[in-house]
Amino acid sequence: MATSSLALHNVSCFSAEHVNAGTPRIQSSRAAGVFLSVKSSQSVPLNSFCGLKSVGACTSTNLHLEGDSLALLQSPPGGVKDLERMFTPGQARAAAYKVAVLGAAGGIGQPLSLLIKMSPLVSDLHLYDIANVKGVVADLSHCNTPAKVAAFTGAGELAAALKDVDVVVIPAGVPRKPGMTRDDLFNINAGIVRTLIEAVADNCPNAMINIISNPVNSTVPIAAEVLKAKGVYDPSKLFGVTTLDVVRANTFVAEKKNLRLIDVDVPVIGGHAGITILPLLSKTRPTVDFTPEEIEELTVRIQNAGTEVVEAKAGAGSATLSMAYAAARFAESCMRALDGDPDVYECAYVQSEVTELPFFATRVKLGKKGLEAIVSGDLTGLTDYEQNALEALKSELKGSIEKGVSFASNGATVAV
Ligand SMILES: NC(=O)C1=CN([C@@H]2O[C@H](COP(=O)(O)OP(=O)(O)OC[C@H]3O[C@@H](n4cnc5c(N)ncnc54)[C@H](O)[C@@H]3O)[C@@H](O)[C@H]2O)C=CC1
Ligand SMILES: O=C([O-])CC(=O)C(=O)O
Repeated sequence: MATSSLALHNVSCFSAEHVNAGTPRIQSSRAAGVFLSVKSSQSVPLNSFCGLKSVGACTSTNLHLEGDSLALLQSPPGGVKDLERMFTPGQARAAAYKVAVLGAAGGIGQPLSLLIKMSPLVSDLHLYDIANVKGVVADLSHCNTPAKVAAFTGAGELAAALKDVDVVVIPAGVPRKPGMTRDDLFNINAGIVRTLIEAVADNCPNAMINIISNPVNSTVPIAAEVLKAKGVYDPSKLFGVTTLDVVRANTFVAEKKNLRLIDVDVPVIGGHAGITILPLLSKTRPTVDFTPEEIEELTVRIQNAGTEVVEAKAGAGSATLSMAYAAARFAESCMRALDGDPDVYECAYVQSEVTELPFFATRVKLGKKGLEAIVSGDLTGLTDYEQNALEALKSELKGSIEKGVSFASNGATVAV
């Protein structure tokens, strides 16, 4: 062991990626979790790498980063140098934030909870589901990472699960089967989200809310209406999680153009279903030239990537592992923003005025109070292809938003 490479000791670090996006220069958020290869031949003190360590446990001189080992992440433009800078002493954060996962025993909920448990920013992790959550907690609680995990089962324990939580992540609800659209999930998931958001409003009205449950294009407007009715709506705290679209766009573009995965950043705007998912390939960083055929092929693949997984799983559900990865990244970005990191940017589906639609996904800047700014510049200078696609998505997205708003206004309730 003393002479071998200590690959995959994890050092969870979630930091900013610098992205030149015209003027002003902006930065987009990096992904969740850094997996470092550490060569013991470089005199790494072994006790620095026993289990999860916050960033302060490492120094720039005792790390050797191997590019391939960072494949889970996007990288800062300075590559290894910037990564080393991130691991300098003094940047350690105390575990401070309470996170609740609602739907924690599900296909997304379980791996998502594991990834959140790995974050050094989390002090308490509350896992809520209508069933089977005790086993998940018993299992997860054996991991020697700082976050304390607790189980909450059924409606009677929902309030306790949410009390004073800082970030609520909601993957509760049914997933698609082949042949279904996300909108086909509306009848079941709309009621689930409404009931859960009512409890959020009552117990942690200041929390940052990350909604994963589909159809996101409708469940986020539902959540907004519920929060309004409770008198606690803060648009800067409500997010539809579209991070998976960005993760996929980055992956597919890197593969197609033979780029290092960790270098690629593609903003994805609009919503989270079919043609409402609009990758802005012209704004890919680093700058890349695409043929019209490549643009068409990549755009369609990114839009249909969820269906690709649904069909491959052949009735066993939809994307879970990649979604857990994407949601952990977004949740971590929320916590970094709460923690005062001034450079946290993510794409998310939020209340917005960048188009005539009341909700729209764009890059947003996250800060201590939630959404601090919308990066509206992404909508300027679009190619004709992107502009046409933007106009084409609006009527579908408008319909999904109105469907959510009208559901939330009609007053019916669903038991949890
Ligand atoms: N936003 C996105 O990019 C993505 C969204 N999704 C959506 O995430 C949702 C969950 O997907 P999976 O985890 O694969 O489904 P799953 O069926 O494996 O897990 C859902 C979990 O929610 C729980 N649940 C159901 N009703 C609940 C309630 N009232 N309160 C608390 N928990 C409840 C279930 O017991 C189950 O454990 C689906 O709606 C799916 O379409 C999936 C992938 C990507
Ligand atoms: O496709 C689905 O049903 C799940 C989802 O939202 C995705 O994978 O993007």
